[in-house]
Amino acid sequence: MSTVCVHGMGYIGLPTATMLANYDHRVFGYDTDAEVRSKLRNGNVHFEEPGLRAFVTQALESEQLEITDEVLPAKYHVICVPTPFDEESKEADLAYVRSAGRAVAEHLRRGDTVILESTVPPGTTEGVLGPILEESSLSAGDDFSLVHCPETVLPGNIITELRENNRIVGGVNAVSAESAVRLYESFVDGDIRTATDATVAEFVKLIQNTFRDVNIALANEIAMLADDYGVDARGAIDLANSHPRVDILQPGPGVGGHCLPIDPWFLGDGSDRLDLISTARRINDGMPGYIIELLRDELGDLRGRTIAILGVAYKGDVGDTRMSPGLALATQLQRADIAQPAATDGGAETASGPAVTIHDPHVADSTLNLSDLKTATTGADAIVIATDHDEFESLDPDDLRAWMAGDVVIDAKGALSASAWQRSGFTVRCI
Ligand SMILES: NC(=O)c1ccc[n+]([C@@H]2O[C@H](COP(=O)([O-])OP(=O)(O)OC[C@H]3O[C@@H](n4cnc5c(N)ncnc54)[C@H](O)[C@@H]3O)[C@@H](O)[C@H]2O)c1
Ligand SMILES: CC(=O)N[C@@H]1[C@@H](OP(=O)(O)OP(=O)(O)OC[C@H]2O[C@@H](n3ccc(=O)[nH]c3=O)[C@H](O)[C@@H]2O)O[C@H](CO)[C@@H](O)[C@@H]1O
Repeated sequence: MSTVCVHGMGYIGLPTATMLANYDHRVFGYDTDAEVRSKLRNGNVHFEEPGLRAFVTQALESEQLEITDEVLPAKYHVICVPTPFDEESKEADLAYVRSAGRAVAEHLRRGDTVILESTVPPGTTEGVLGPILEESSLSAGDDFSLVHCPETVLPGNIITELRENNRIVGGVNAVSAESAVRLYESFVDGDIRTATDATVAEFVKLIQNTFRDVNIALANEIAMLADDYGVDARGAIDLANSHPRVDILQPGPGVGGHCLPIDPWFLGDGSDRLDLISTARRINDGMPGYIIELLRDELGDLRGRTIAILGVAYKGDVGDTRMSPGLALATQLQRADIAQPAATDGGAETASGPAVTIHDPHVADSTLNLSDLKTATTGADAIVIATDHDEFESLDPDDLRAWMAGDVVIDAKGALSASAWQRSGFTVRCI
């Protein structure tokens, strides 16, 4: 068993540190955020993930996991820090990776292994992290091992997928890859495959998420086409998928989360060839606008209306609102210039958007004006189901009909039984 210092105690770093600790490694969990460290030391996990709290408690109680205030020397350093996309420069923001790299360099010893798990543009491990680590005067590949091992766990099922998913390890040389494989072998049941180098591993991670994003864009375009033909999109996709070589994903209100809306852009970091991929991004980002079109179809001018958005987590049964389609919809609805389709009465310039209320049983964020279900929907002209939380499947249409002023439902996730809601007097538009 080894000593491991995990950098970043978020959605990826915390489960990884905990898994390693529960498989008998001695693990130091370091996060720059003092509040995160303090919560964890008290056994509180600062985000929603099934089973994680008990898993963390087990690791802390066994004393195999220690939350530390600083980076400590370790045989393995696993870097799981954020890599946001800078919308203005259209580039990956690698500041956190650089800063973690500088902290590792201070403690790096001959024979150690540094693994970057954060999702990054191709070439980052060798071209950005490597030189920072070499400021320690040790040489990557010769004196220490340097590897990219992308993380592919699905939020909501992280603990299971950490064990079961296949892993791809790309090292700056064979010795580096072998060292990382030894660490992952200690807890991974899936296959561990070695890429030719770190850049290949980075590229593979990005094309996996891009594949999913482009497939969802196809589903979204199909849904909009289907509506023009009066065809039920989800039923049609279901039938199409009965072909052995067709597997279309589900349409929805847009693609959210920390990965799919960002990672495809990373492929454009060292190339100007994004075409289909950037079109897919535009289609997915355009889905809140399409929902506004549907609302206008049913309600006409949206000024003075009240729209209740149910679900602002980026997907069902999680509490994460990063790049949430529901929140994008709320923002776009509140922009005065979209409240009126055309300035036929000069209204666009003076218009104010509709009132927007939001409800989400999984999100606890005091910066959002969240309401309980009844408060959010009372007096609403329309509701939009923007996330497929389990709770929404059992919404009672008769309750909603009694509370709401209007009768319009936009079900962007296929979460409701349209016929049951129609029987309760609703006009249901589905994506
Ligand atoms: N969330 C996912 O589903 C997922 C899946 C696969 C890959 N990834 C990738 O993994 C990386 C981490 O994502 P996440 O969702 O865990 O992020 P997160 O924001 O949940 O957690 C990152 C943590 O790192 C801490 N941090 C920032 N700089 C640090 C530093 N220099 N040293 C130590 N800690 C530092 C932050 O305080 C934060 O707590 C990203 O590159 C992301 O794209 C995420
Ligand atoms: C290749 C892959 O599987 N990658 C996964 C992905 O995890 P994720 O949680 O971000 O992924 P999704 O569940 O796909 O959700 C994203 C958004 O797409 C919407 N959506 C989804 C399916 C669909 O049919 N129609 C949709 O509209 C959904 O509502 C949500 O807004 O990236 C992680 C980080 O890299 C990976 O680790 C993880 O393996």
